[in-house]
Amino acid sequence: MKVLVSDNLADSGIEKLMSVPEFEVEVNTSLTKEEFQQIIKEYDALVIRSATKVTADVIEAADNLKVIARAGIGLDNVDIEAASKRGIVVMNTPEGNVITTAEHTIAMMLSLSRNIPQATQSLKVGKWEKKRFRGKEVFNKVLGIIGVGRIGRVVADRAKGLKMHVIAYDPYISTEVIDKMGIEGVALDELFARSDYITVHTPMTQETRNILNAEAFAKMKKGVFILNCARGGIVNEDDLLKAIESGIVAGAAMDVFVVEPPKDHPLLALDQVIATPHLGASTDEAQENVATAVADQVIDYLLRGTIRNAVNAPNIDGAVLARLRPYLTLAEKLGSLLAQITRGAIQEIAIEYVGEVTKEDTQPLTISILKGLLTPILGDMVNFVNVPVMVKERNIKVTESMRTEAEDFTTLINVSIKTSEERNLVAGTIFGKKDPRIVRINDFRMESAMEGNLLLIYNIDTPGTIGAIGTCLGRNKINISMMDVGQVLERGQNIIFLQTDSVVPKEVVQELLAMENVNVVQTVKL
Ligand SMILES: NC(=O)c1ccc[n+]([C@@H]2O[C@H](COP(=O)([O-])OP(=O)(O)OC[C@H]3O[C@@H](n4cnc5c(N)ncnc54)[C@H](O)[C@@H]3O)[C@@H](O)[C@H]2O)c1
Ligand SMILES: O=C(O)[C@H](O)COP(=O)(O)O
Repeated sequence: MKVLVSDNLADSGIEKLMSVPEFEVEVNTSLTKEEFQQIIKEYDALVIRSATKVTADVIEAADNLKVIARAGIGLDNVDIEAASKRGIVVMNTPEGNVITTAEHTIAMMLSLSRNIPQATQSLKVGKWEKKRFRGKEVFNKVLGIIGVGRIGRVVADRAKGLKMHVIAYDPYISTEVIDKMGIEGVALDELFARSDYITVHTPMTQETRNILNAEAFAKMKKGVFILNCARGGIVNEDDLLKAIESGIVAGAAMDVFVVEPPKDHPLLALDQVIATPHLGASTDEAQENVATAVADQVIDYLLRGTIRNAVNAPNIDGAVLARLRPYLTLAEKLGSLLAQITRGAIQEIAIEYVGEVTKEDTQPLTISILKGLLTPILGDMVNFVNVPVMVKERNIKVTESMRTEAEDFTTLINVSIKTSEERNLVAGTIFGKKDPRIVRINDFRMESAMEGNLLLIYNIDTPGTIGAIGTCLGRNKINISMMDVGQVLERGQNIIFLQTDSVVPKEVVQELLAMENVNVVQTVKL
């Protein structure tokens, strides 16, 4: 398998990747866009940081790519939707640089308060400007944090150590969780009004782009300090410039920019602005952490199928995967069976997990059901990663429910479907430790294996019909390897569930259909 490392990755990560005999590792951090697009088709894995732009064009050309792995957090340089559509797992290493980035934020805050970069510069050109660089204490000041996820909460913790009063705005974190951090959760406008320092630690989203803009600056205390060690554009750069020039903002510390590197940005010409070239994650410790983590994740995925920290697929670890395997197989087969016996455009899928299976993480099982369902329709292009996108694109409503109390079987998965033409329900279980069985198709009960070429014949329950079906198949040289009969007694209906050694051709299906008492014949391949 070929692995391309296209950004600077710490040696420990590269060595780890190179130590895998199955891997051929190429490190090339100076590829042009054209070169990148040309060579990417050869690779199974791509390891990046923030410099490589993995656009839709690149992904389109990446015929063999299975995983894009980011040594670090931000994935705004990757077109995740395009990757998902091609079934490429996109993963990051969300923990490795959290402390480092939080420390950088604190370093920036103190540097800003005490004019350290400007004073250093002045001293180096032979000046001694004590009066010019008088600063401010952070002690007892209010720090407003926007976004208290992994980094924001470490910043909060360190700021409390500096005896600052920390307030935070994060609409996606409950008040109880914010309370537990020992900080005060507030509304955004209140944060603007009360803070002496405001720092942003959110991802870049539609909602957070320009969250600090002219309107926001107008609500702030005069003399506030602004910090951005998250993503360029969360703070509107032009509006920040005006807010500094008008005196609302006393100073700003910027680690990230809308365009990196920023070209002649007027902000950088201001004395009140200090800046670093996207150094938030750049410490020996963080780079070791993310490089070894990314190498481990790529190895685990390519060699063992274990998915960790993927943003477009559920996390499954090797041991859990092994335990879930029989359920995953059952789930996929149930989806596939349902797709093959149902006509019309799929509108709704309802999945019910009953008994033992509810102790497991059922999200991968739901994805397996959906994959099984869409594969007969869309073919091999459907996989574990892109199936949620495909389901969404087709506007299929998926609902899940659980019942812990088992009935006839210790585990049962019920899947029902509603299409433009009909409704169907199938249910399956596991026999022994790993044998998937179909136990119900609509009102018919059975206990049949789910494998190979299956023939489902719905007939009126009359003596001789089963014999006649056997004779017809025998005459056409089709061997029956398994047979099960499900009955709805009160309606005198049967379902004959046959497993055959070979595919039953259309002409034979027609022959069976022409038989008296046979109503429906369906062929299924599982
Ligand atoms: N400068 C660097 O080198 C560097 C290094 C690492 C991470 N980062 C960036 O730092 C940012 C934070 O990373 P993280 O790991 O803490 O992310 P995280 O996902 O752990 O936390 C982000 C938090 O932002 C909150 N949030 C989302 N939308 C919000 C909104 N509209 N208003 C308020 N809060 C909102 C979320 O609820 C979450 O708690 C990301 O943008 C990441 O890319 C930068
Ligand atoms: O998102 C991140 O992890 C940081 O922005 C670090 O980016 P880098 O790996 O390019 O330093």
